[in-house]
Amino acid sequence: MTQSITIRRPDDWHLHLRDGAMLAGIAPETARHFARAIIMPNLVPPVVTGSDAAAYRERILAAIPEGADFTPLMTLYLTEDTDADDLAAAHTSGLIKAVKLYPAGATTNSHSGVTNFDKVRPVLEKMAEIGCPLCVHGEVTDPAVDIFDREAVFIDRVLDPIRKATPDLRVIMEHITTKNGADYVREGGDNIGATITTHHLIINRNHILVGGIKPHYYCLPVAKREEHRLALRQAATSGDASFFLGTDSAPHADAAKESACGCAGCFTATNTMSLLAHVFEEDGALDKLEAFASLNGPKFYGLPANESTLTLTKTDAPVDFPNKIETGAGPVTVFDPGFPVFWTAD
Ligand SMILES: NC(=O)N[C@@H](CC(=O)O)C(=O)O
Ligand SMILES: [Zn+2]
Ligand SMILES: [Zn+2]
Repeated sequence: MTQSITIRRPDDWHLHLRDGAMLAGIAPETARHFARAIIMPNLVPPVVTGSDAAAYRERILAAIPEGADFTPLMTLYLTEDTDADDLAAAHTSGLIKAVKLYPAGATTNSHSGVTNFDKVRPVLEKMAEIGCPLCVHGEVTDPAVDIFDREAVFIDRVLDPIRKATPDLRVIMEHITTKNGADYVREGGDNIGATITTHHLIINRNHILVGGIKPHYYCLPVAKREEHRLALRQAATSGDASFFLGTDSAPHADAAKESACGCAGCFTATNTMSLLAHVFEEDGALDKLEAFASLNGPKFYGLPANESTLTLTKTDAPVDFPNKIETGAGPVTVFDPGFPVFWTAD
């Protein structure tokens, strides 16, 4: 008997679509399965104003294949110079759904981010007042802090103080990678949620470093010890409404990954839904996949779940995903889970 499961169409609550030839090459990979995605604003230069977001949205819509039902949900990149009134106008009009906080220097294209968190306090207060959520890249950049501890330290030094000072601010801790992050969000009440990526459910730090360095598994926050991966699996498959899918699919051309100073980011848009079916089946939690991928995110953002559906079907033979997506900006390697996957998505 063929095993299949039909869920409401999923959304991706953390996605990098880039721009130009890369955008054109990879946008169809997301639009195939996902109805909506929160579009990260870390372009060069970043998406800082409402008018930047409106223009970027048009470029995205132009890159979506004809007939695809996909809506980009735009965000602004928070800087120390962000204009609270421009932000509020962009949120009130419905143009943006969230604002993204990058600690300066924490990740790809984050140099325009925030160094002094006190400087953005008035903007955060405005966001709390108008109900605009803050998406957070949760890592400190203090060189004295070990890279594997940067998420846990961020919670204590930055995130918790911000939330105590502005308790009405709704916060999404993006791409959590630790048990500390999962526990903090689970116990944090209704105003905090977290996205979890597909790859952090699959790899731990050994996958990056054992048997030769694997640049395509390098992303930020970097994958941690196995106990943390297991804590993320538990959170994602629990059905807890605080946790939802944000793939953080982050394409870089292979030449930029396979380099002496390789870029951070895993590209999973192509096979994410099949991989999630595998992961949730392995944990005996296929009945929780819809909550994680299609229900909890819209609920947190105050949006309706999608009416259309996606069907995941178990196959007899492993699915043959492309190794690379060819784009005008060069080939992009698709995330390899390291095991055969027997699920298709349509
Ligand atoms: N996750 C990553 O490793 N990279 C992202 C940036 C980010 O989400 O931190 C990117 O834009 O490439
Ligand atoms: Zn990030
Ligand atoms: Zn990201």
